[in-house]
Amino acid sequence: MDITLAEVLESNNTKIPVDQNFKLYAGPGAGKTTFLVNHINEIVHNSTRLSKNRKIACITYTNTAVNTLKNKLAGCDESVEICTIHSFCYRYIVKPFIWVLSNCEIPIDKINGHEEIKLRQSQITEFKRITNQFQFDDKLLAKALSKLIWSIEDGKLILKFPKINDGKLDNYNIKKTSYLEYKKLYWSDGKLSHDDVLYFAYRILTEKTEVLRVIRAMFPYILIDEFQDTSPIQAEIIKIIGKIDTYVAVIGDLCQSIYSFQGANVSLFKEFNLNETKEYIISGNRRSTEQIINVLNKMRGNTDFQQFSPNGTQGEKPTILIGAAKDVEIYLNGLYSDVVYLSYKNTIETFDDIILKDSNSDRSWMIYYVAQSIEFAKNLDMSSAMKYMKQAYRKNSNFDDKFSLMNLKRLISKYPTFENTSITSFYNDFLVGHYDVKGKISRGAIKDFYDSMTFNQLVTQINNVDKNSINYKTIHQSKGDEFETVCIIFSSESKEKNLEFLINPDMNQETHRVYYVALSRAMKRLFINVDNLETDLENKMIQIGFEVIRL
Ligand SMILES: Nc1ncnc2c1ncn2[C@@H]1O[C@H](COP(=O)(O)OP(=O)(O)OP(=O)(O)O)[C@@H](O)[C@H]1O
Repeated sequence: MDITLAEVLESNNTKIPVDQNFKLYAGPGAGKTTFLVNHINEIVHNSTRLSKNRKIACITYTNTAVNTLKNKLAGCDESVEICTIHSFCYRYIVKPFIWVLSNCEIPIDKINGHEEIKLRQSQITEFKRITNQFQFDDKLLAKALSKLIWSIEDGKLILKFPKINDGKLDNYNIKKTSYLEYKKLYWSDGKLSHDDVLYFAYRILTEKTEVLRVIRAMFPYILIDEFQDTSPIQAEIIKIIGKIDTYVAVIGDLCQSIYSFQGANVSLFKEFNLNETKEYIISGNRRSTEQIINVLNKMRGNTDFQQFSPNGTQGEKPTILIGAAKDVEIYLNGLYSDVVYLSYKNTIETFDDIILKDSNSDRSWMIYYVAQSIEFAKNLDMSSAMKYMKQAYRKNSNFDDKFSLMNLKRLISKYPTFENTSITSFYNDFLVGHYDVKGKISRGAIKDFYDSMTFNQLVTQINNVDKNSINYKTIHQSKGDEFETVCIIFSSESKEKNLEFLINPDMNQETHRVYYVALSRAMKRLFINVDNLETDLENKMIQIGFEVIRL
């Protein structure tokens, strides 16, 4: 479809008809949340298609976004189901209907939710044995297999690696024929990954069209936010449902598609088209100052539309800070409270690296699951918190629900004491000595490693949890969020330190889109820290609208 034919909405408060399929292009800070809340209210008050059992499904990308919307829609929560695509598919398609599949590879009675899958050592050994692939290192193999995703090619469901090299270890490719064996290994325990939920949902909807009719009857409206990061299988599920009876709305921004490593494909948003899909644009940016929007527009170029500040909000010039990271931190923290530092990759090690480093994998898993449990409890998701606490102590056969709850209570009450201490202290002082956990971390490279990481830093490595109150985030973690003062930082080996994404922006490159997302998180002040910058680049930055300060 031709975007020049899209209708530009005057503001995010503009009302549009409720009974139609539509696609909304909305840039950063467009106020999609307000738009969604208004539109849902419009449907609730004007539609004749809702009833006690016929609701609006509002699908968002993260649990944080789900909670934000739930709070804002508190008055009409009986008419709306707000969830992520995975929980929507699990709750309404997989859990109630998986039994209809004639060939289902998973013991139905054992299924209990969906989670991030981590293979046990015995399962890795078993995988190598049954697939005859003894050449691989156990932990590297487990890490690689966890990247497998479900996709659809020529109408067929297939397992694949998002990047070809993801399945290559020491010059050997993991055998394609073994991909499904990996799934079957943990499926046999009744476990489902988030991605498997989509696989089973797609199968149910395509193999049993009766279910499709039920879902359409239950949800006459489906609204999906952040659709630029949808994957082929997600898009197919939505398209199948939206073919008739259900009105589908997809909302997104071509320039903020940043999840190709999870199988997202921006062209699915660009090309999404159901029956008579009406297109709209919101071009206002209510988050950032005009000075920041100018930089964003320079990057956006002629991708689709340019943004403007509806209130003409003025602020300081965005600034390039040239100097060592430590000096920049001292400088900024001296001027502003709550500066948020954003980087492409974690400036600290990822959890997978932790697992690879600690030869005592029971210990590293325990730390991981306990941290995850605590974070879920902090976000008041007690059922996930309990589930992960039990995972953490799965080697202790006496550790039941009661112990999970007691341990959670104990750790939450001590939270302020350990959130900023090292993992070593957290493990030695808060886990050892309780529920049969023995053996302090006392020496060696692993001690140095755990000494160098705080509990909060570890939490930033864990997917699925909200990362409030942490000042260092990856750009991916910051998606959908906003901060008064943002400083973008680069790791020492980053290829982007030459600021190519500003000098020659190309929104067809995902790296450039990731930096676009980073810049667009800033409300009032935007800084970029580089350790060095040649004079000609400095001049270019000034032309783009930056101030340059050498520290
Ligand atoms: N009509 C409005 N008037 C004033 N401020 C608004 C209005 N609508 C939204 N805002 C504010 O604009 C900011 C951006 O809104 P929101 O976070 O919903 O943007 P978004 O479209 O989700 O952006 P992104 O895609 O970058 O996450 C928020 O601070 C919000 O409170």
